[in-house]
Amino acid sequence: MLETRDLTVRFGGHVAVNAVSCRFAPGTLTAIVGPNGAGKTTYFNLISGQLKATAGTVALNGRDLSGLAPSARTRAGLGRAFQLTNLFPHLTVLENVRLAVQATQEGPHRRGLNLWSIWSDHRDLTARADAILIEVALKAREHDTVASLPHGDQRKLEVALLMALEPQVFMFDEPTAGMNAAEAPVILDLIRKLKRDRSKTILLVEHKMDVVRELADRIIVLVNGQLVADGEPAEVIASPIVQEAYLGVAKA
Ligand SMILES: Nc1ncnc2c1ncn2[C@@H]1O[C@H](COP(=O)(O)OP(=O)(O)OP(=O)(O)O)[C@@H](O)[C@H]1O
Repeated sequence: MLETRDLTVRFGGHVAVNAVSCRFAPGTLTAIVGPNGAGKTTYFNLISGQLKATAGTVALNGRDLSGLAPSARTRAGLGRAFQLTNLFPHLTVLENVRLAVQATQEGPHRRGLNLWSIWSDHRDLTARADAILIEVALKAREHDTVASLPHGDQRKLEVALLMALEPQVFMFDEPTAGMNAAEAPVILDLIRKLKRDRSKTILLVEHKMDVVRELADRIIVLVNGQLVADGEPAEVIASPIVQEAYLGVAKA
């Protein structure tokens, strides 16, 4: 369970995220919606540690992560998509995924010079990397260098690297932004697949209401940094606060 308690950040006099308390359970995809400037990305930054909170806490399975740097939060199980700086453009797709898989393994391949273990670990790593490449439909591209991939495939690879880290929480901030009509469905399909794993918690900041309607099990709404609605998608979308504040529908 991921939990934020009274999570708050102030920029000068402006409270961008204001005492947001919320719990996110495994097996649930929660969409975070709200008008421009409502604090959605800032809330993500506070959870992933890119930004330090003025007050409040972030905890995963009861462990307080508030004092940790982003990399330590990733190791603790918080995976944020499209924030990775570790794509190696001149290595192949397979090499990139293998390195990510390797980075998550504790121990065995670092056991010193045991040729049998090196060979068998190598086989395990390759098998795991293979499975991920099949999952994200990049197997046909495995020997291409990252630099030669079209933009949409690079985004897919970023999701693949995140999957290799096996986080408990997947955070997507407008995952299809800047994608063309052919690329966007591929990323959405990956998120759909992730949803099938009921042990994962998924958070999605998304402006496109058709995407939210289709993917979300729950919607929370931020307005002026405050959590103003939380519930079933149909109910939240129909609520006056969303109709007015988010969809810009005038009061009847
Ligand atoms: N580092 C910062 N310094 C000062 N103000 C900031 C900083 N980051 C965000 N803000 C302000 O905090 C508020 C929330 O911004 P944020 O980007 O989180 O909104 P958002 O809901 O993600 O918006 P959008 O939907 O447009 O992406 C805005 O008023 C923004 O200008």
